[in-house]
Amino acid sequence: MTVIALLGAGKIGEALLSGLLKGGHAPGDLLFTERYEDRARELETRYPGMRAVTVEDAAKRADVLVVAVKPQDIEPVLAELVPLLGPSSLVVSLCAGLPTVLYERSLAEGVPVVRVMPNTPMLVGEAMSAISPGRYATAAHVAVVKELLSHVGQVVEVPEKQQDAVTALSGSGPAYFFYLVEAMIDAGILLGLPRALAGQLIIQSAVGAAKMLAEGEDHPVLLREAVTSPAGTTINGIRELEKHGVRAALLDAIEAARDRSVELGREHEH
Ligand SMILES: NC(=O)C1=CN([C@@H]2O[C@H](COP(=O)(O)OP(=O)(O)OC[C@H]3O[C@@H](n4cnc5c(N)ncnc54)[C@H](O)[C@@H]3O)[C@@H](O)[C@H]2O)C=CC1
Ligand SMILES: O=C(O)[C@@H]1CCC=N1
Repeated sequence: MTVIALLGAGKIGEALLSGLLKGGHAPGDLLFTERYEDRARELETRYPGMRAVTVEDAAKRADVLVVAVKPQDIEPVLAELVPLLGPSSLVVSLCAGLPTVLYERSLAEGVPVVRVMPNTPMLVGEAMSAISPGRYATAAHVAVVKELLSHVGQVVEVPEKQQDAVTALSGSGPAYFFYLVEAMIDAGILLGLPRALAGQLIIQSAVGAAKMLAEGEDHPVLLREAVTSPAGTTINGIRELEKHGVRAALLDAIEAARDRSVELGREHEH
């Protein structure tokens, strides 16, 4: 089985490890490094068999090294990796904004790097991951990464220049859905419903709507129109959404997230 070492086991790292375990990956073939001792122990307890290791061990034993630290923390990780990696290694970066060329400039000549933008629904095997090979990554490297990620959700390959947009759409996207759900549950409270009931009503509506979309029932516009009866209730709500510029707010929000991804990449240009 492919041995995977995660460098930085925070939120997205844990989502990947947990998703791979659920997908049948042996815990002994999942290694991780972690800056904080407490966090390392927490994960070892939560996922018996999985072990925190040193970066040297990770580089020696793993077929794939997955970098999952914050983009701001990348420099020390690269410095540690420089003496440990060569062209037979495979580096996968999950870091928002960081281009493959950043790794290629720092690491030894020929180290293959694949940039990936996943999202947290990986925890439940429903990730959307977009992958882009760097200069030294071959079709075989891409195939390894695709296979790995296919155990935790869907995978698409995109040109690297689209990764900042992808980050804003599917990387951050779950947060925007959670935000909408949170606001809609609050609306239930405003209307006097108990929180648990409001939560059940909205979450199941979200699951049902997502399933209709995922199963390709129809275009989202037609699905919305089917809910919107003439002189009915829904159109009154839609008028308010339009009045408050919700569509424009979403366009601006996603554009701002894209811009931040570009900026994170630029912060590491020397
Ligand atoms: N959270 C999300 O939904 C997504 C995050 N990402 C990317 O994943 C990366 C991690 O994000 P999160 O998991 O949200 O952040 P996080 O802060 O939860 O996790 C980062 C982890 O790396 C550890 N760390 C930092 N430096 C280290 C080092 N030198 N050696 C070992 N461990 C180290 C930290 O202690 C922390 O546990 C970021 O680059 C982010 O852009 C990508 C897609 C989605
Ligand atoms: O907010 C962030 O920077 C990360 C990248 C995409 C989702 N979470």
